[in-house]
Amino acid sequence: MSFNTTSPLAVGYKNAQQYLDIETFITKAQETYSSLTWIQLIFSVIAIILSYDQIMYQIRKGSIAGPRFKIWPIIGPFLESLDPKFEEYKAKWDSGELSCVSIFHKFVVIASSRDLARKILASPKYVKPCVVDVAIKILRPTNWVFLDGKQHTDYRRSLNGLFSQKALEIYIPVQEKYMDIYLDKFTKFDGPREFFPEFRELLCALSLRTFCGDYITEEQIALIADNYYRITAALELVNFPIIIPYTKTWYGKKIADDTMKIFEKCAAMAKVHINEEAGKPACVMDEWIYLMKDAREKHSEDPEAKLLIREFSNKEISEAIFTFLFASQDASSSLACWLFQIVADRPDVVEKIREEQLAVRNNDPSVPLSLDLINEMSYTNNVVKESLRYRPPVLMVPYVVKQSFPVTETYTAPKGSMIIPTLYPALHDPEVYEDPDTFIPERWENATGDMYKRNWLVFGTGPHVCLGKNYVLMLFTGMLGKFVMNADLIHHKTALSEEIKVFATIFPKDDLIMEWKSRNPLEA
Ligand code: HEM
Repeated sequence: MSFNTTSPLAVGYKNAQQYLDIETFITKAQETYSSLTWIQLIFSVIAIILSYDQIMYQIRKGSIAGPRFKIWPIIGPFLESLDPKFEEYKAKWDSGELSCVSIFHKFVVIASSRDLARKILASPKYVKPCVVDVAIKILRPTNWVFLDGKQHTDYRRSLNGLFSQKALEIYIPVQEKYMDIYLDKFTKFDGPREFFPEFRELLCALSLRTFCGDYITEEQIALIADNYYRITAALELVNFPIIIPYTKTWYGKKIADDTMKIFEKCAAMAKVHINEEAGKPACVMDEWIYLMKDAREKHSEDPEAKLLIREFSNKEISEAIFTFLFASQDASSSLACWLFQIVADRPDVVEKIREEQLAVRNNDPSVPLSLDLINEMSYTNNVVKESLRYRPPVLMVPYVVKQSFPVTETYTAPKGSMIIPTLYPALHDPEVYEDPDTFIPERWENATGDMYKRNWLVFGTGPHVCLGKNYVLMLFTGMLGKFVMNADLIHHKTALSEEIKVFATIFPKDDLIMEWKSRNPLEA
């Protein structure tokens, strides 16, 4: 709205000066009025947005635990989410079996009891895994991990054979070769050092050799191991919608693309080895191509037979293998850090592991690893299981609600909200695991149903349960036995050793300072 200064309001003033004064007054009034209107307008809009934000929060929150109001309007606890703290998570889980937070427009429901966590993970009708927006760009939208429902189940059926007991046995020789190389490297270090980066490199090398065998070169492994952290760093909760060159997300995507290109070439070489040279499978890629060939042959013998595996292109194989690396790298490095820290601090555990390792090898430490040998290492296996329970690498798994989800009789999670089943509380449930905050491998000797079944959520449950769960237990049991038998592990404790740092998974806050010394396994 504006005043018209030549309007009849100006008529009748006796002289020009008077006329000028009035004009100045009117201009000023006009400015004040129009600026007042804008300020009022802006304030009104802000008030409406803030009220809407608070009202929506109240409606979605319903009766579950959570801050009474959204304390930081709009952004919610966004700043805290940039630097997540284990103690803050724990306080949230303890606040109620269902609690909530709201960050920007995202409403997040957190389920902390065992039964609710299981219910959510096993409800594909209502939920599907939730990934941060940038993950779709980094892993590519065509990647199988983004499939849902039947398409996902069908795809997974083809992958299950890659982690069967029979397949796991095939991967052991290449894994043992690299365990020996790293054992030698670790025991030759000069004095103590941070083992967090060392374990990340070890796990990356072990995974890449298991997945790609000898098709991948040492230089390619070094390139991926050195740069993988850029992928984890790129996966922030909120990212800029487009990828700007030389930012974190740009580097993350570049490393992912370069890695997938390497995998594609490896898949082509594996196809030649299995299909044209009739070679034996020695790694995951070989096994995959072998299973495809086997299915083809069976199908040509009996066209009526139902195909369990279809043909996969090199690009599809490279994308899937990348998801294996992606899913395993952080979680396995986390397990390695806690497992070796805890064992190094417990001479009683070390003694029992060494005793068992010699016993299963009939006192001959040079006996190579095999699936049968690993299956005999029950105490060493219990140490790995207890480490996974005591310090579960994955604390929680974010899912998104596809349609309104009646989580309890009194609470329905709204469509579009994020729902996060937490795994840690079930694994520290005092009713199932006596003295849950103490590391007791012996508890697994007479494990009861719930310890294994209902509370054992380390690898999730339901249609998305971890594909690598048997692989992890086999690899770590064999590796822990070998390393403890052949080296003295010295942990240089600090005030932060027992504190938990959250970096995608969990790690000791001081990055684990250790020293390894070679030992004669036959020495008492
Ligand atoms: C200590 C190591 C590991 C831990 C604690 C772990 C834990 C998990 C958890 C909690 C999930 C989510 C399950 C759910 O939503 O119910 C998961 C999914 C998955 N994990 Fe693991 N994992 C580990 C290592 C591995 C390894 C070594 C591989 C591959 C060789 C792997 C492959 C996968 C895949 C592909 C998925 C997604 C499955 C799907 O969506 O169908 N993980 N893992």
